Amino acid sequence: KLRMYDYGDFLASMILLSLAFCLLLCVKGVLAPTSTDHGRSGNYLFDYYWGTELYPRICGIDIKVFTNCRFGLTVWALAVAVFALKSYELHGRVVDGMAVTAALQLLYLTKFFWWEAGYYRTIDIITDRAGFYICWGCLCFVPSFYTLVSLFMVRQPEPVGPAWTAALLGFGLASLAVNYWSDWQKQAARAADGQLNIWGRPARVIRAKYSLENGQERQSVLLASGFWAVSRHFHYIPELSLTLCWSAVCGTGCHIIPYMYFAFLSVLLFHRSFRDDKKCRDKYGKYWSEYCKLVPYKIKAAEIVETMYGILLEGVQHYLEHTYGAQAWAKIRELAECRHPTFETRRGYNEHLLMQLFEAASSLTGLTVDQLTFENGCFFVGYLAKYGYDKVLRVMGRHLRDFYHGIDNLHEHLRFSYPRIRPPTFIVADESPTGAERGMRILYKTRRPGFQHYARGQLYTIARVLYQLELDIGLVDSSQQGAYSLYVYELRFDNVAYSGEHSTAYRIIDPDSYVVPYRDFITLFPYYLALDRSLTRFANILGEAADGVHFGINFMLIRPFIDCCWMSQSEQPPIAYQPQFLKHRHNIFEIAAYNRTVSAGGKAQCAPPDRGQTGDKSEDTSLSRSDDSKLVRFKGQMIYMPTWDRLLYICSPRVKNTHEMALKNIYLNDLSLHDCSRDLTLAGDQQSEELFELLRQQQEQTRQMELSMRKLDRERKRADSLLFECLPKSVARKLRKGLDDPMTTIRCIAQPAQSSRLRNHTDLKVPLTLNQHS
Ligand SMILES: NC(=O)C1=CN([C@@H]2O[C@H](COP(=O)(O)OP(=O)(O)OC[C@H]3O[C@@H](n4cnc5c(N)ncnc54)[C@H](OP(=O)(O)O)[C@@H]3O)[C@@H](O)[C@H]2O)C=CC1
Ligand SMILES: CC(C)=CCC[C@@H](C)[C@H]1CC[C@H]2C3=CC=C4C[C@@H](O)CC[C@]4(C)[C@H]3CC[C@]12C
Repeated sequence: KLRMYDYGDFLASMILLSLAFCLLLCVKGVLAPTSTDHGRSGNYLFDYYWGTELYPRICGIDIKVFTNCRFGLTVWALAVAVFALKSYELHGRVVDGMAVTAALQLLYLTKFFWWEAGYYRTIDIITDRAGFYICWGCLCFVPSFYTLVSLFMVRQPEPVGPAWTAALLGFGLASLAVNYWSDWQKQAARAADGQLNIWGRPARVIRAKYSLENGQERQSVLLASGFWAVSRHFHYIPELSLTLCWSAVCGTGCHIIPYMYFAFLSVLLFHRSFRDDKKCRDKYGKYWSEYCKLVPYKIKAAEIVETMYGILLEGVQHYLEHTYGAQAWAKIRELAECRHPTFETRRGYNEHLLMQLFEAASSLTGLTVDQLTFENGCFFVGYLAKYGYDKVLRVMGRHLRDFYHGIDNLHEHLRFSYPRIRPPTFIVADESPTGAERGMRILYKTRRPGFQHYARGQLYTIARVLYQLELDIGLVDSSQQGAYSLYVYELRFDNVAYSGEHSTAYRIIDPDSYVVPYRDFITLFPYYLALDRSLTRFANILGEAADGVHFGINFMLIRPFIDCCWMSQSEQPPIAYQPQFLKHRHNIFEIAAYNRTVSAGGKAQCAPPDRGQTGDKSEDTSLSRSDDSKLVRFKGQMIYMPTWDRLLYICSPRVKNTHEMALKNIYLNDLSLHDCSRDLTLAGDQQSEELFELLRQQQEQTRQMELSMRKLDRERKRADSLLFECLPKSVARKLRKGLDDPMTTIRCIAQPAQSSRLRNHTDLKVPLTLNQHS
């Protein structure tokens, strides 16, 4: 007889021993701690529950490794095996349900031991002290509660049937594999320091810095690809589905016991996702926020397919069709599993589709993806003429350098036609007019990796077509910075238009002759901001310092994608790829104000409110940073004022229409008369109304068309079945495919012997007429 099945004695002894053991650990942590991480909270009960030491060792044995991994999980595995044997002892066989639950649990535990090193980095080991929660939990709770399903199954002689067995085993194994796979992806990313491919693409990682208690700086890789891009704790889903599979073998006969572990685990994992997030936020700070922006979901698997406008895909289609022919395009579409026969210019498509098409084209043409994307980049510049964009391109700048400086602004203008555009940033650095080094370097910063040669092709073609310059352009560097891919191009050309950084960039004003009265200034520019070198103080243009906090506290820089810092030549490496405010005076700056008060109250200025003066802190807190609908966005220019040694940001609020103005407490007379923001806002209103109406009409037409298509489809099916009912199958098939001459078919069916059923059928015309349609 299997004595261990009679668990009671064992558990009772374990409970008492563990309670005493936890007390011992509690005292040891205070009197004879092993590591520096120990201490008391001042509350005896809490100390007992939570523990007083993080990594206690007794006689050289690591207590948490022993309780969590060795004892708890070994007893769990043992219990599962013993219960299966007991079931055999009782019923003379192991029923399928018992076999499935035992197999899944034992495989799960084997997986754990295989992956054990990964467990040492989890909160159980790194954060939780060795107290009642962890130690009693692993010594008693795991052996008893985690094994309930198997215990319950011992007395179940009824098999679940082959279908359920196969389904639960199959789904359980798949869940186990996915759970392991996601744990593995994280471990592999760390082992390879982020230099690996995940799901066939270079892994997206964040290099998160953190400080140790002794102040030393360290870095970890946070993976944002594969399962770790779906959600931050996606692996909990397969963990739960596996548990459900090994519990569901007990059926649904109103039993609660077998599902108790599943319910407990759901709560535990949900809570754990918050605990782990907090741990990581405390550890990595802004890097964790960056990761959360990339992967916004905690557990829920959300479809986070990034989209791109159809115009880019249209460009690819036309390029491939134009270069390789319509048949090749059809083949490429098939290889890339692209279900769209054509693309709508302004519709959003899965952004991976573009690279899939290039990969397919590469396999068909033998050219590399880099070559193809370069060629397509070249082609696309000409293709834009179809939409009239060539006209804009032609007036972008007198010289090539002006064009390159203005690319970001061009993208900004496109926002009117493509409001959801996510353009990259192009930063011009290291310009020189003459000598061997003539030309410039351009930093291309994008959220879409893989487009480096596409952009290179565009830069090249712009020079050739618009400025008749033969450009020597090479990709000299690439790296990953958080969510962004960074590429550096070296462009060699006669950059005659460049005549030194200072001459065009800084307009030196004689302060005595050009003093503008403050009131006039704010009438002209009601929204402005003056920033000093540290960006931590704001001042109005009279120079009355308003002590503020860092720019980043009240404002969020939306465009360009640069760090919030003032450029200081001496501090920068020779090639200043670190983009800063001063370097970007050529770009449109877009910022969002977190605090609603900055725009409230008529002629508000963009400088942050003086907290001391307003005394209204509730305003601050009432608006969470993520409450985008209330964030006030500004768009404008950064001008360096050498006489004040300040950067002056002159801007206007960016509002789409009057509805948004009302929402954000902005009035038309707040906007300057000389800039075009009023007109655009009002135009936005009209346009949106018109567009809305057009869109509504189009939707209605699409709906009607879909209905008709469905009706047609039904009619076709009916006709087909009639056809096959009336005629011999071989004839019907021919007619259906339209292979035969209808006269031959008529002759054929007119022979009375061919179809006796046909003789009874009077409506001969139907199939013949329908054949024309099909
Ligand atoms: N059956 C059960 O009772 C339970 C089972 N589990 C299972 O145990 C396994 C471990 O889960 P869990 O303990 O929650 O720990 P995780 O595997 O989720 O690891 C969390 C830690 O991984 C690091 N990390 C977080 N995000 C990333 C990222 N994107 N890239 C790289 N590293 C990251 C952080 O640690 P760092 O400080 O190193 O950056 C974080 O604290 C899972 O398979 C889970 O399903 C978990 C809980 C209960
Ligand atoms: C109510 C009470 C006392 C709770 C017990 C808490 C602990 C016993 C559990 C908390 C987290 C659990 C585990 C985390 C991760 C694991 C990896 C997995 O692959 C195997 C199981 C386990 C080690 C699991 C074990 C129990 C906990 C430590």
